Amino acid sequence: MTPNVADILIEALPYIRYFSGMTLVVKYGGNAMVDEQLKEDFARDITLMKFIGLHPVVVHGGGPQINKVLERMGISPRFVRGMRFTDQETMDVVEMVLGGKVNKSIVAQINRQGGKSVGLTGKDGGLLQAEKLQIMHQPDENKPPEILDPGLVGRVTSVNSELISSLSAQGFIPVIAPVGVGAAGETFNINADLVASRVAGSLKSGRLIYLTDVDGLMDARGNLVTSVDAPTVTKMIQEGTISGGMIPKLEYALDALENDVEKVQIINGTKRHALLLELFTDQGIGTQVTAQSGMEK
Ligand SMILES: Nc1ncnc2c1ncn2[C@@H]1O[C@H](COP(=O)(O)OP(=O)(O)O)[C@@H](O)[C@H]1O
Ligand SMILES: CC(=O)N[C@@H](CCC(=O)OP(=O)(O)O)C(=O)O
Repeated sequence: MTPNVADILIEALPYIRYFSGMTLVVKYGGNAMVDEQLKEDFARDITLMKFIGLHPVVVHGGGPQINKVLERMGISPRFVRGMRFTDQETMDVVEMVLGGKVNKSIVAQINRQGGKSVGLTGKDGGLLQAEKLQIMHQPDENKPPEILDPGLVGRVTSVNSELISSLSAQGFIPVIAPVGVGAAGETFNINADLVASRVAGSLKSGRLIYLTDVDGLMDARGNLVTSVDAPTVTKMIQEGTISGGMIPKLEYALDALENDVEKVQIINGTKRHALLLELFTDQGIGTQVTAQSGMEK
């Protein structure tokens, strides 16, 4: 029998009670911003979460959107172990696309739904202090690791969590673009999965949810892995079952758990209302990342 509307609302009640007052960091990947309908749904879900007493904080990406602009300018996007090779010209485009177009469009969508959203890059209020990232690469175990230089790519050294908390407490929904600022005022391009992990860690948030373009982590046979722990992640990376953008996502997910984030989930943001279904219904979706096996909901 199809549940009626009242049943659905009643099913949500224990979840709403549980999550009320909780800070949740939602990483909104560029691949999940596929069409206008999905973008509107996302903004609605986030606004609803805020109105029923949760404190969502959005960290967004925009990799595909940056690629589009670079290609229009005749620049071929280049990646070094999943990080965009960022020279000064690329950095200008990244800052324009992430801090401008993508950030402001999410803010506008949330505000249109009746939420109060504020867009920030890591430069606003010194939100994301960063330093240059050096990538260690060891393709051959018998040789010393090489250090790869991805250019103006940063790692987060500190997060101004007070700024985020005070905005949240005043009823705002912070929307953060992954652009950081260095000690000398320089601009760094930072992987959005990393920023989400560090923001969640600094807020000691109850949940970190990665919205991506697949149902979650898949095993070698292509089946969804509903729960994965640190040793299994390491094994799956070594075996090559986890590749590309999923590697940093899982590594940063594990970092977040080490920084006292209660729970990390990876879900498919290209499915309508994935966030609401995950949070407020009995049917959990996606992959839960845990530090050790046996840790469940
Ligand atoms: N084992 C795996 N399970 C699921 N996705 C994987 C796996 N290994 C690699 N991937 C790739 O990781 C991608 C998600 O990472 P990424 O493209 O960085 O997403 P986002 O832009 O949402 O951050 C998937 O689209 C998929 O192609
Ligand atoms: C250093 C680095 O790679 N930065 C990313 C920042 C955006 C991002 O992470 O976007 P998605 O989450 O949509 O992939 C980039 O330039 O693409």
